[in-house]
Amino acid sequence: MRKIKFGTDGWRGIIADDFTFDNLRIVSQAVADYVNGQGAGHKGIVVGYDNRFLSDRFADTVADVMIQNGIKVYLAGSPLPTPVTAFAVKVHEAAGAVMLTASHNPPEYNGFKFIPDYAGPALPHITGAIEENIARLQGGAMQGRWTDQEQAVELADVFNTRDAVGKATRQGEPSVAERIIIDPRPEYFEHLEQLVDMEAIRRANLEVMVDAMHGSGVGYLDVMLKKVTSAVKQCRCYRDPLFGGGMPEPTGKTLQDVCKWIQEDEGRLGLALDGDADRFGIIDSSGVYVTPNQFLPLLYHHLITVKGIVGPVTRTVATTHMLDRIAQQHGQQVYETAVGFKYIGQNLLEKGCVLGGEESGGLSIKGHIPEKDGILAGLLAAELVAVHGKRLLAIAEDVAKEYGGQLYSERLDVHTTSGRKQMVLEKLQQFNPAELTGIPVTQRITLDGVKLVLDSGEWVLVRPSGTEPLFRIYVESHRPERIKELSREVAVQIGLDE
Ligand SMILES: O=P(O)(O)OC[C@H]1O[C@H](O)[C@H](O)[C@@H](O)[C@@H]1O
Repeated sequence: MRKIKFGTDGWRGIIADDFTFDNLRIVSQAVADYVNGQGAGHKGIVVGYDNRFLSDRFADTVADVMIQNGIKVYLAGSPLPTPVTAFAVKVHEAAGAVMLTASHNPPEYNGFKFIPDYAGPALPHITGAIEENIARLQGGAMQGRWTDQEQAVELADVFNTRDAVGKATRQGEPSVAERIIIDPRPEYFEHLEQLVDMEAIRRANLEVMVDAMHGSGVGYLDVMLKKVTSAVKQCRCYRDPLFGGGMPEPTGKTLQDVCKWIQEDEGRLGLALDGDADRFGIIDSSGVYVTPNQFLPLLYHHLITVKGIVGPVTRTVATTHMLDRIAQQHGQQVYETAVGFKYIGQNLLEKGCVLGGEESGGLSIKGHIPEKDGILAGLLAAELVAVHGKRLLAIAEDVAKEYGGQLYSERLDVHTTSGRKQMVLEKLQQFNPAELTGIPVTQRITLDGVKLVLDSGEWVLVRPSGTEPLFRIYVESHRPERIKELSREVAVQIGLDE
């Protein structure tokens, strides 16, 4: 048995290799033990799933295990975006949710996210406790803590769950806990309508293309926009568990159809979602991809100056410092975190931040759940275009002028072998130069990997990805030609240059 671990955002695995029904029962049992251990079992658990191969069947299995453990289940009646599953936790005042999704990973993957009662991604102390339960179920005997017989009994309980519940349901006998089929969409729509100026979008009658990338965002962003504008075009808005042969990750490269439509038909905006609709992708009316690092400052500026929502901001170490400049000008604080929306969500809840965002395409705002939401992000992008009456990158130029000039940022993903990874990690620990390309280093931040801030305000960050077998090098500078220079220098110094 391979060790089951939660990464940056939940447990992910290849279907039928490590993501099997048996392993899923073990992980579900571990969550049930955690929830019951907290004395929260009576509140019930929401179970949601995306559009992937077998996701609905996996959800059914999770539901069976919960019910067998006396935990009521609010089971989604159809595929849900991750933020909607999280929102349903609030609606039902549940103990948490399980979301079956591998987000933007390739089609052969599936995954398991646990969302606690605060409706955001689980923090490490929670996933740590669940992992301990998993280890107990998976390997107690191997570590000599259990007898083989004790472990066999416990695992048999886990694996027999399905039959026990199946029989009870078939014979119409009441089970200890109920299974309630839910549709959180109406309440979720109502909630978003409070956060977004839908009236402004209606007045602008924007021509928008929505690309759901075959994910579980189908029927959300497109439907909400259709309520207020007659000019919504749909792209990849139907289920395909193979994602048309690609990966459901919205980037400049994967959104070419939207770019083409905008250029040929003079569309005003392209809005895309990843496989479970928690990430966003935006194309502006010139057919150019707007990076999250470009969009987040626009949104922060808009929240403060147009919507009057003033307060601190939170971003990951890998996200643009343009947010810092805006915060500074408005006398607000910036909370920097390690990569992972769980940390951003925590600051949204505990520090009163009005915006939390990250470079990889996640954001949420004050008044919403502390979970990244691509549907909300898309609607806010439409609001921005409608209210400012300009294309997004033109607004970005205005905003940059107001806050000290443009910043350019880039991320480089470098694949490694497992042997080389160790060597790079060791070099990274020692990576503490006094200068980079002749410019003094003024700050070394080690929240996640190593980030060096230079005297010029430029910065570089190197960290191992928590979701893919690679290192990420991030660079930000006020001069685009410096990006290559800086990333090359860093790659050479830590042995990632081959
Ligand atoms: O850079 P990685 O560790 O691969 O993480 C990339 C992203 O993974 C998941 O999607 C998390 O929810 C994000 O918060 C994170 O930014």
